[in-house]
Parts: sequence; C-alpha cells; structure tokens
Amino acid sequence: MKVAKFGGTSLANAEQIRKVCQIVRADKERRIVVVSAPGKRHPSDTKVTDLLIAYAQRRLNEGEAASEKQAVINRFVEIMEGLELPAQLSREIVAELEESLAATPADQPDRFVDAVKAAGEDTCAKLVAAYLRQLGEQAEYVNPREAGLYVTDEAGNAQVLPEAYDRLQSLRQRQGIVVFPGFFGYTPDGVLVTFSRGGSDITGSILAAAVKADLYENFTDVDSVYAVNPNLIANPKEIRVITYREMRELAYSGFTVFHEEALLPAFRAGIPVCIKNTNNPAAPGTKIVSGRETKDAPVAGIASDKGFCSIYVSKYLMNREIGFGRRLLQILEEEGISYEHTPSGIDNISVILRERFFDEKTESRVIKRIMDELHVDEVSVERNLALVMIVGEGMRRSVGVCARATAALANARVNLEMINQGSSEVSMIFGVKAADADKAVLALYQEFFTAQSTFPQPAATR
Ligand SMILES: Nc1ncnc2c1ncn2[C@@H]1O[C@H](COP(=O)(O)OP(=O)(O)O)[C@@H](O)[C@H]1O
Ligand SMILES: N[C@@H](CC(=O)OP(=O)(O)O)C(=O)O
Repeated sequence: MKVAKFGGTSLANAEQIRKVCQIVRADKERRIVVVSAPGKRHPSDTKVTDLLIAYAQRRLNEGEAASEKQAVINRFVEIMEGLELPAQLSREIVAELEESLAATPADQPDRFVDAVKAAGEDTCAKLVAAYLRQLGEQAEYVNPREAGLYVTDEAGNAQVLPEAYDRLQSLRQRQGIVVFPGFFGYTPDGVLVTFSRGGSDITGSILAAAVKADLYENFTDVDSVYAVNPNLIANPKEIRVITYREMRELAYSGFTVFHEEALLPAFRAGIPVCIKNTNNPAAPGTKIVSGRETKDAPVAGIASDKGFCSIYVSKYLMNREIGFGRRLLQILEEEGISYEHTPSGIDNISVILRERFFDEKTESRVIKRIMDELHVDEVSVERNLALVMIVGEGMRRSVGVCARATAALANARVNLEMINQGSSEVSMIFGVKAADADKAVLALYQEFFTAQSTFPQPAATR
C-alpha cells in the first residue's frame, strides 16, 4: 500500500486535478491520497490557504470580508466546473465550505483562523473524492476527526499525539481509495488545529507511518529534490537518493520542497519516501532512505535560510564558571525563546536565534537580564544573518571539506560570521550576512558540484 500526498500546485486547477487522479488510478497500491489546498496557478497567483488567511484576518479586524470569501468560493467553483462535477454536488460542497467560513471568531481568534485555514484542504479532499467517483473509482473523503488524527492544542503549530497512530491504522482496512485532507487534525476534545505552513506533508507522513505503507509518495512540481534550491541556480544537480538525516538538515535550512517535521513519522516507522513530480510522473524522483552509498561526493546538498540573529556574550574566565551556559539559556527559556545554535570560544559564546522570536522589546529585556544576572563583560546583538549549510553523509569520511568550503567563500568575498560543524558531522553551517547568502550558496555549489573547483581534491580518509 502507498500513501500519495499531492501539494498545492498539483491541485491548483481542474487540469492539475485530472493529472492527480490519473496518477492515483495508474497504481492500485495508491490507496490513501492526501491533498493540500489548491496552490498557485502561475507565479503571481495566490494560494487558497493565503486567500483563507486574508479572509480570516479581515473578519477578525472588520467583522465582515465578503470579497475575500468570494475569492475562495470562486477558486473552488472554477475547479468543480472544470471537472464537470454535477451541479447539485458542487452546491453541497460550496454550502459546507460557507458553513466553515461562517464560524464566529468569538474570543478565540487563533481557533477561528485555524478552522478557516483548514477549509482549503477539507473542501479540496471532498471534490477530489467526488471526481474519482465520477471516474468510476470507489473513493471516499475521510475526515481527520473521524479517522483519529489527534494532535496537540497549539494553534497553527499542532504536533501529532502518539495515540493517533493506533487510531489511523484502521484506514488500511478501508475499501477503495481514501481521500484525506492534509494540514490539520483535532485535539482529543474535538478542537480543529492546523500544522505549521506546508503541513500537508506532515499529514502524509503520519498516515504512511500509521498504516505501515510500503512507500510514502510526495507529489510536487519539480522532478526531484535538487542539490540546491532551483530558484537560486538554474538546472542544479538532481538528487536521486538521500538519507533521512541529510534531508532533515536540508529541510531545516531552506529546502522547502519537503516540510522539516514531515520526516520523523516516516523515519521512525522505516517508511521510504519518494518525492515526485505530478507534471512528470515518469521521472524517478528523489528517494529518502535510511542509508546510501557515499563514495561519489562528500556533499549532498547546499541550503540557506535567512531571518536569523546572534547574541554574542563574552566574559573573562567564562570557561571556569560552572553553570554559565545553563543560566544564559535559562534566560531565553524563561522568555519563551527557542534557540538554534550555540557556537562558543573559551571566554565567549554566541546564541543564534530566529529573528521572528526576538523583536526589539524582547531584545532589550534579554540584554538587560544577561548583563544584570550574568555580569558579562560584553553583550551585543547582530541581526540580518543567514545560515548557509552544506550537508552530506560523505563529509565524515572526507578530509578538507571545511577548507574547500571556506576557500570558496573567501574567493567569493563572503565574510564568515560563524562556523558550526554539528557533532554528527553530516552538516556544516556558515553564518553570513543575509545579503551575502545567495552569493555564498553559488560559491559552494560551484566548489562541490561543478568542475570549477580550484581547491586540490583530497582523497577520502577511510
Ligand atoms: N532543493 C530543492 N529542490 C527542489 N525544490 C526546491 C528546493 N528548494 C526549494 N524548492 C522549492 O520547493 C518547491 C516545491 O515545494 P512546495 O511549493 O511546498 O510544493 P507543494 O505545493 O507541491 O507542496 C519547488 O517548486 C521549488 O521551488
Ligand atoms: N495549504 C497549506 C498546507 C500545505 O502543505 O500546502 P502545500 O502542499 O501547497 O505546501 C499551506 O499552504 O501551508
């Protein structure tokens, strides 16, 4: 049995949905289909999820949002007309959509926004199931609440609860094709909560783990995962096979093609994942597995992500002060801030954070606490940083990867703010100014993936 997830661009209009259904029908093993909400039809278009967010925000601010509501309905009506679904059925689907949108924000705006956002995936699943039936397939829409996709109560950032897996297992016994909306689940008390953005990938992975699928297929709009974001470099090297660990690191730092939280359920259950293209299903795609041969090249991929900042703290004899690191991180914990990395020297330590958790008010509070409570010599904050990451299982066995990377960055005149090699040795992170991030990625790509390397190639050590 396979679980196949289709992303927003794969469902953007009637023509795309026809392709999706053709792919589903082409393999009898594709028994569970997870759908996103319709995405962009062209680069300047708006995803249905973003239309829904605009609707929810305006309802919250102004009480009504008629034109935003109509924009959502129009997208679905256009799709259903294009698929030639019976008028009565289309009216029923639209009526259910309108019912979800009519919910009152009351005093829990987060819950209202989540319920509205989920309507995109929910409506899409209903109409895809209807279209599959129109094609003669036995197909049913399954609601995450009825199926037992239980999640935590964190609006817009749900986490699956362990008991969900047992409940969802029974999907395996269903006859015909199950069409399941991605992106949301319910708390055990019945409150709808969405995953973070891009979270339909997570739904697919959870279902694949729960039903012990042979394969989790993730259909998107590119032939494969590439060694670098194809929006930065044209026609980059395709990755055929990548490990869960490599993909997790790359997804963390900018490979938006697969949600970083989506790997864990499949990984724990040992389910292989394949990223494929709805517009070119014959292409082999990228397989994510637990282990792979690494003799060809040390680096599998290069990713970058902006929006980081760094708190630099120095204090003479910091290395002798027992508990210094804990007390520093405790200040962040008490302020509700998660941190990303902590590169350190003998008498200094930097804490790298996502800027979105560190506005100016928080910054002044945290800096004051660090000075008052830790009596440091110096504390400063640097903003507008990017993290550029090179990732590869083969790096562990290769000499000189760091030298090659830093030489390439130096040649491109990129100043390094920070270097961090994770203890797993699967990745190396370079902190650079956000304005230099693309230049850094290009320089590293040329070094590790093209014949333009200027550095002597060292041999593998063991
Ligand atoms: N390294 C990469 N390899 C492939 N695609 C990437 C990579 N990094 C970023 N992307 C982007 O991810 C997009 C697919 O992800 P997404 O838009 O979330 O798809 P979907 O709507 O199918 O879920 C691609 O169109 C591409 O622009
Ligand atoms: N529709 C949701 C969830 C999702 O996974 O979408 P996509 O498959 O288009 O990335 C979002 O836009 O966040």
